[in-house]
Amino acid sequence: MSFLELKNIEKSYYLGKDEFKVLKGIDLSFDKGEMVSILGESGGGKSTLMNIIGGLDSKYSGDVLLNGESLRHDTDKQLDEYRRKTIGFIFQSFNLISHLTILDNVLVPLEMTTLSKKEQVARAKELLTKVGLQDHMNKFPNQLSGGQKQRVSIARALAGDPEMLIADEPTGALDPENTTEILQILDNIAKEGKLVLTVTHSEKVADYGTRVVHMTDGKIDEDRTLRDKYAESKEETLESKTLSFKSIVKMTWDNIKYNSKRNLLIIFGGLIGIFSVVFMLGLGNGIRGYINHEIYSQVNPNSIQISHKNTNDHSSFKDSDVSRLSAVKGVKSVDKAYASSGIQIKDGKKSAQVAYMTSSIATINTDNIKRGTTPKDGEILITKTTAKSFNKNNPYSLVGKTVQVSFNAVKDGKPYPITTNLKVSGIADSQTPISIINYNTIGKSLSANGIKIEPNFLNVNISGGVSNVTPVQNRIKALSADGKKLYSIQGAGAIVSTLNTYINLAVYVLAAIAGISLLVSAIMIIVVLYISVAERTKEIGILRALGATKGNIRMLFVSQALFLGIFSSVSAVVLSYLIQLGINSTVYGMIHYSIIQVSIGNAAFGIVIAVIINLLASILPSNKGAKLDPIESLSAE
Ligand SMILES: Nc1ncnc2c1ncn2[C@@H]1O[C@H](COP(=O)(O)OP(=O)(O)OP(=O)(O)O)[C@@H](O)[C@H]1O
Repeated sequence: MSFLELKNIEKSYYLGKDEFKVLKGIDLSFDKGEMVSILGESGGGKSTLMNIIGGLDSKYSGDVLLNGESLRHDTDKQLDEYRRKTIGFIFQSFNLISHLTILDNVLVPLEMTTLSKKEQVARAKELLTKVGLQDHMNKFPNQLSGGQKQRVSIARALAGDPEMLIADEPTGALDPENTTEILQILDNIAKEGKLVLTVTHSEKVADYGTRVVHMTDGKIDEDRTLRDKYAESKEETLESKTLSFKSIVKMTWDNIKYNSKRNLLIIFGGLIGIFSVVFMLGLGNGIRGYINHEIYSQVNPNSIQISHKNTNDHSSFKDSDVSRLSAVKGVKSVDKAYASSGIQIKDGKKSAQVAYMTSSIATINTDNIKRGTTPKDGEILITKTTAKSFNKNNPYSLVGKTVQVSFNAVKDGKPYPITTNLKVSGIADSQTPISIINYNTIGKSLSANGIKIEPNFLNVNISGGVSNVTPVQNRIKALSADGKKLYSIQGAGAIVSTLNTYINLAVYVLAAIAGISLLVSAIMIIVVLYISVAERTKEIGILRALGATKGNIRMLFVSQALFLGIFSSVSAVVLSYLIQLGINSTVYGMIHYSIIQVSIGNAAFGIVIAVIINLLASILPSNKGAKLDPIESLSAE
């Protein structure tokens, strides 16, 4: 049984409906240790036959048998493995990968073996030394002469330790001296017991082989043995595997470095989009935080006031209301409270009007009490503005003084004026025209006038942080009796949560507008990857000839998109933090607040979204690359 047998191989190309027969029944068999020269006129079908033998073309009729096993029914993946393990290609135009060094070019097929990295490098160096290139390993292909390039391609063809070498016009681009040297190397390879098939136009080159096969018009018209074949090699060849993700990433990285200027521009384009989104979100956090901080420094957000839903209902609150509200989840306590409007405070001849007086001490943020304390029995807390009405230059001197306080109550359904003397317990720096006394004090002032105090609103204290305010408010708003909602709510928390909703809305709209630039960068990535596929078409053909799978090629472009996405988003995040640092340190002097607050979540969002967009953008171009026909790719200019 021969090592390789061709049985009645026929191949036609079709131009529209016209059949163009190139191979018209080829029967040949080859053994290891032979150096066979395939001679023939131009257009005679030599390369077509080599592509079939090399497993690059499976659209033919007849059969190719390797050690008696047919390649006919092999799947794409089996043919990839066949090329990796069995075939080494040497091309007339060398077909080296231009952005890889000589050493890295030879390493490509070695990365498709099970050798360790160290063994791969050692073997690549050994092969390059064998072809006389030990001093040129770190050069790029364009830094070598034609003869040197062909030696690299021989070293590469031998790297995966194939059983058969297919050399299509290996000396076509070389001078006579180099031609002889290359033919000697090929003869040595045959001597090592491998099968060497050399396609040539030159009788002189053909005479170098152990056998000459002549093709005319798609048929074999001569098969001549020139000398004895060499003994075939019985050695085990290297185990093969597909390219690892790590090897593909390394190739991508080399390619990105090779085209560094273009890739930097693309990264910069992506960076602008991601930066805009991340920065907008950070600015939103800052503005929302700043507004909340400003409001909460005035009032306590966890204290909310409950009034009747029906604004015409002036009835007082009952104990049943207190227990109903106390039962709501998240409510810490419910205080009966009393409020009155149109207050007059008098100190001797001077007087001040205060819009509103309330017993809900909890509403005041104690940090804002600049002098004194919260009001105890018989005391009142007033604002700095009110105190200034009595002593413009030294408003705090009012603390501890007794003032006359008048307000309106209701007795027998009619307004009833109440006047009482109260001690100023403290002065608060509040923007709201309010004064605060405790519920007991109001109760006593009313009972002194024969009126029993009844709460005209309730103060609900919410447990936990500010984030609990909205859910508790919603539960309270939902309380109903006889199908009617019972309560409405006032309090800073209500305003702040509405405000936050508007701020969030504005931030998301702005971030979405900034996100349009992400769309532009996605289109940019698609275009760049398509250009990359076009530019690397030949490389794709070479990799496929060396045994890379369609999946490997797809991954080559997906990993390029991944790299660009990671670089642009990480640099966008770094830039956001740098600009945040700059702006915050400038603005802090004015507002004592960090107005830009890019969170870890915002940064992670930026990176994840960039990676997702780039991966999506890579789908079409990477598929195009993977589906390219290896033979057409190899002939790409
Ligand atoms: N993809 C294709 N579509 C149509 N015709 C093709 C295709 N590839 C090759 N041919 C034709 O098939 C014939 C054989 O081509 P092939 O390249 O195998 O010849 P060759 O013997 O290697 O020629 P040369 O020595 O000039 O390289 C030629 O006439 C060529 O035009």
